[in-house]
Amino acid sequence: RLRAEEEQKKRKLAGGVGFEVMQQPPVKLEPPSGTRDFYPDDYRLQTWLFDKFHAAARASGFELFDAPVLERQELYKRKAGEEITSQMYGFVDGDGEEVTLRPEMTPTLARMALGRAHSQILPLKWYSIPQCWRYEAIQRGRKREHYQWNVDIIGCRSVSAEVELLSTAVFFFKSVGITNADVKIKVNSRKVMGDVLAAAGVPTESFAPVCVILDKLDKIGAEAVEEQLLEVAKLPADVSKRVLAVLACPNLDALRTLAKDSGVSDGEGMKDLESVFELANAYGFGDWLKFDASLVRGLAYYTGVVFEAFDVRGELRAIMGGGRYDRLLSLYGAMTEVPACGFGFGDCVIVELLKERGQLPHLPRNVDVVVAPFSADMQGPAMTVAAGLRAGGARVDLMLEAKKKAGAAFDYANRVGAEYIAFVAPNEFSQGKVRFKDLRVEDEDRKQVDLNLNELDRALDA
Ligand SMILES: OCc1cccc(Br)n1
Repeated sequence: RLRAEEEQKKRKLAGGVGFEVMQQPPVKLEPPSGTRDFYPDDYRLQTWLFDKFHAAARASGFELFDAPVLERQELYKRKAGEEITSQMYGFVDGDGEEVTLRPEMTPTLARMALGRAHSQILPLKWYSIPQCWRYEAIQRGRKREHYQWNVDIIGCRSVSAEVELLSTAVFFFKSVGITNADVKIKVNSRKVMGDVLAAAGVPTESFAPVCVILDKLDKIGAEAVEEQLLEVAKLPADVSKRVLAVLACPNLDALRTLAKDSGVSDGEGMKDLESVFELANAYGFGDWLKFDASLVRGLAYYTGVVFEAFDVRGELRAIMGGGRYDRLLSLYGAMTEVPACGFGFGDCVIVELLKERGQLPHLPRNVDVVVAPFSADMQGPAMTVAAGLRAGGARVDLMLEAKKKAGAAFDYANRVGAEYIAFVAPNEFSQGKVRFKDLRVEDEDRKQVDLNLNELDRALDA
């Protein structure tokens, strides 16, 4: 009760009106479990982040696309034991369609590329910032939604596509003040492990489930992974050990040696990796990359290079992850294999990282001008002034009710972060004038400008 009274007093002081809410309101006021409201004060940060995503994608010539958050479940029916497909936020709709809130964007991108296959000129460089969903048991207390910046290139077989994606991610990191002292990007290729499995006679359909199991290594440890390789992926014991040995390689040379010992010629995987590091150096961000033979990523459809951005201090979950998925489009109906690669970049871990580094931007509420009618019968003229200022490009917050005291108008202007306040009073207005006060300076230095309305444009330019 005291807090409510305190809040009410603050609101009255600020010239605004609040309202009281029942102790037990008839509707729940918090958002559904695992989801977030973004109040205006929160959304200014989200807008700032998305603007950085847009700017980084635009700098590299990517085109923005979007699609419904609702998708058919068939798009995600992959039998590889992935968490993302086992946690679909799915339901059967009124038409009897099995649909779901999308758990990721890549399948939608593939569907859309195939939907216009005859008219698309490759390579496609598309990006989007979709909200993606998962249904997790509440006790996990984890989020059920996040916004994930997706950047993809469809139609380029060369690893220059992966390097372009990495360049776009590094561009973003630099744009928010993150350096390679804060974040590095692990790079690996699934091809080497794929070759080792093939050389050991493991059927290709085991490749994806094996990758999904290997991706759990950090979480469940080598023993449990080995057990799943044997029990779930049905790998022979010696092959399981060899696959884990691949993941334990400390560097590219060791991986090359092990590949040779496993009867795998110096295949594409090694060449891809060497090219990625060489091209990244040419691009100027080679010092952001780190080869990591244990990196697999958890999505079944990756077929080649995979990468993951992580915080160097190792305190946070992965910041971004991606890779090549050359077989997804043919899985959905392409007559030939269509090369593709992309990454997903969530909106949460990056904010945690920036917060931890004290690098979140200060984003106060602000407008250029508050227009304050001197009295109720000056509301119309105040609207005339607001329209004129807006036509001149100003962001104008028009007070919708005159305040009895000028002080309340100043309080309102301060609360909305106005740089100027324009009082619209009868006598000045009858002379075609409006009284502007510059709120960015202290009282004594305040220049009082009686502004002639027809000088408005010139003054705004000034
Ligand atoms: O990255 C896995 C994932 C998918 C959908 C929603 C959320 Br939160 N997390």
